[in-house]
Amino acid sequence: MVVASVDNLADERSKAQFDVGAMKIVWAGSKHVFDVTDRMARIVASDPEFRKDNRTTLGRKELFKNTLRKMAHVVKRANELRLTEEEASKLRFFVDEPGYLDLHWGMFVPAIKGQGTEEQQEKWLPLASRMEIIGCYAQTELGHGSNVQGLETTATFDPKTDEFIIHSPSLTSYKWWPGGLGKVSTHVVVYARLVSGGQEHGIYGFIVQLRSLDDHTPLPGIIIGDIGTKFGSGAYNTMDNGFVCFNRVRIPRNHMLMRFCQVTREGNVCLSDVPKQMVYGTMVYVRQTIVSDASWALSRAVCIAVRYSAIRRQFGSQDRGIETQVLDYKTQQSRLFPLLASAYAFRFVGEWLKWLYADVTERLQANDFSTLPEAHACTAGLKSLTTSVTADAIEECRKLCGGHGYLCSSGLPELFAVYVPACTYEGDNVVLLLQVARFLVKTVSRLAAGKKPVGTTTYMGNAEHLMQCKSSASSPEDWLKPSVVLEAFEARAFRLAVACARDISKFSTPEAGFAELSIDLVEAAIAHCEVIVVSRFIEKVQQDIPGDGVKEQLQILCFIYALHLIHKHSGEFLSTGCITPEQATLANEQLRTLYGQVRPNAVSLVDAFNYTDHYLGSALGRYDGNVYATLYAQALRDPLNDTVVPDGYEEFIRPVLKQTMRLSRL
Ligand SMILES: CCCCCCCC/C=C\CCCCCCCCCCC/C=C/C(=O)SCCNC(=O)CCNC(=O)[C@H](O)C(C)(C)COP(=O)(O)OP(=O)(O)OC[C@H]1O[C@@H](n2cnc3c(N)ncnc32)[C@H](O)[C@@H]1OP(=O)(O)O
Ligand SMILES: Cc1cc2nc3c(=O)[nH]c(=O)nc-3n(C[C@H](O)[C@H](O)[C@H](O)COP(=O)(O)OP(=O)(O)OC[C@H]3O[C@@H](n4cnc5c(N)ncnc54)[C@H](O)[C@@H]3O)c2cc1C
Repeated sequence: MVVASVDNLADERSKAQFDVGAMKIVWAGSKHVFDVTDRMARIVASDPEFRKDNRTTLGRKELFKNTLRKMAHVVKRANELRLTEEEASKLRFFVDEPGYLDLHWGMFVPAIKGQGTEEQQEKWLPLASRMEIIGCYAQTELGHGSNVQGLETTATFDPKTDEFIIHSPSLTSYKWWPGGLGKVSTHVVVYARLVSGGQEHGIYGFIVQLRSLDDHTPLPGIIIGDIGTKFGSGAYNTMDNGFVCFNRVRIPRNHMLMRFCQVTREGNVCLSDVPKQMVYGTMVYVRQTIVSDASWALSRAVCIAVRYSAIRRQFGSQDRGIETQVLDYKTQQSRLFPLLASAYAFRFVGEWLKWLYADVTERLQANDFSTLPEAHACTAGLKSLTTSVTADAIEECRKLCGGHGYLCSSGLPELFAVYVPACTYEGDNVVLLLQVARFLVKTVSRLAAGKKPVGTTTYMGNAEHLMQCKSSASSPEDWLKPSVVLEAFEARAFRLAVACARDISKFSTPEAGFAELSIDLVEAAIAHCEVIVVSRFIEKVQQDIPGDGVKEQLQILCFIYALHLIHKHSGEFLSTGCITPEQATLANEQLRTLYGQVRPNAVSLVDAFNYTDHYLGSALGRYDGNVYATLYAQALRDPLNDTVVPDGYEEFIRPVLKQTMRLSRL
């Protein structure tokens, strides 16, 4: 059955004022990436092994086994099709459920590449890339996660046997959370306190074998398992996040990842002259990938909400005629279009961050560590900003879809449940923003000493102007001038950072000031991260962009992104004196105009994400708009509808009815 709603999307598509095909290439990053992504998405969508519409109805054991089957199928297909690394990771991505492959390829392998010596890489990487071993990354403990220097697990060197003894001295030192650890991994990179000659030497990574390669049983001294069911149905429960306790497990000395610190046969600890934070390198790498992924999750939710808002009609007709598409309501637009704009903003900042990460990596290889603090601040700050916004946005999209958004068949509840831990893993978002704040306060104090800021803090070099400037916006159109928008964002961020630095100096120690002012510091950090996102978006739309009308649409989205933030944080823009209340009103007026300009293009702007119906996994977001028939078909497939009279009728419904009948006769 195809209902009238289908016409709505065709109609919407006919209104587009830009070349959707060209926008698809911009979204993908290049024609090559588009082609690879499109091909891999279709392979997954057309393979029944990758079916995912039954996930929320499976019990934990079935669900987990189902994921094991899919992960094995990914490896099989990657080998059969002789996929490149780029193709294989896209294929795996579109399978769209957390699984041990992510930790193996995304953390175990990068940890060895980043922290292993050449010799260690030669030994371990071939085994890992042929998947003769499966690895994970165990840093977090039951009692310690954010504070890495507080980890309790010890790795004590025993010069008699030339081994390290890996030990969990307490319940709180059990490794707890690592993905892939609970049931699958054969090996792990464990982070532990290095102890040699009775002295502690800091936290380092050690490769430990967990399970037999013959029968998968845990090796002696290892107590291991899954940490239990997590939030939401389906969602992250496809992953075996695990615990492990090490009872004096012995590993050869050369299983310590020794790129930055070597322990000799005699137990001498030799530090190389690189910053000790290099041992945190895997986290920096993964944070950077998480920023890119944020735009995928956000755009997916927005795609569902935009398409459904074009289908859904409510009110607007007194005589039972055709009702108004909810997408036409300004309130719907004001909640939805900033999220659409944010998806594009995060896509571009994610691409830029990839570039920054590649640049830093090249410098580190040449022993230039000068850009490391900035790379840390950018990856930490943008990871925090983009994941927090995305998690909130998915929930907002659910509400934007009204009651049907709450159904699992909308795809939104599971998307939220699977995405929201991104605000916690790879660093709690508040903890990471405090790292950014620390970097900003340091940058501000160095200004006073005449040090020129570089990279993303270059704007702070314009200190005098940023402290005094008043916005020149005197009409709504002025808020379409990149220089006006950027100046407001930079002035707000700089003034907040300077106020923090000034106020901290009033305390007896910087640490006391930092602790007391941490709320303000987090706000200053967010403001700085928003400068990065806004300026990268502006830079992007100032480039040559091929395709009819594509650049114009991106400009509209860029200003929506910036102006909705001015509205959201108007308190800060006003209290720091960067803009006046009248200018805030003008910005809002411009924002309303921009919503009107996006409206006819909204469906095509989400079509440009090029998502298959399989990947979207949503009755509400289907490409053909056949929402109601799909909702009905999926309802009929629910296990509860397997029988007309439910299980439990005889035991629990009939006796209640009989009891009621007896009572009514009295
Ligand atoms: C045939 C094959 C086919 C197969 C095909 C498959 C293909 C591919 C499949 C998959 C692809 C891959 C997908 C990847 C996706 C990955 C999945 C992700 C899933 C999520 C898993 C989650 C994992 C985790 O969560 S791991 C644990 C993460 N833990 C944390 O993040 C802890 C957070 N805490 C910290 O980072 C630190 O403790 C801290 C930063 C908060 C504080 O550290 P501390 O040492 O105490 O430092 P502090 O005193 O504050 O600062 C000292 C100075 O150090 C600077 N600094 C801190 N951190 C860093 C850093 N990282 N880098 C550089 N510098 C740093 C800090 O700024 C200070 O500097 P200053 O100058 O002294 O001020
Ligand atoms: C789905 C998932 C997968 C994971 N996978 C892995 C993995 O593969 N490997 C691994 O090692 N770990 C993994 N983790 C663990 C994860 O990295 C940690 O949970 C994360 O780093 C947060 O640490 P925590 O749990 O100790 O939080 P806590 O630090 O205990 O946070 C609790 C609260 O305290 C606040 N807080 C903490 N410190 C400060 C501070 N200094 N100032 C202000 N507020 C503070 C936080 O903001 C938060 O609100 C995973 C976690 C999840 C949820």
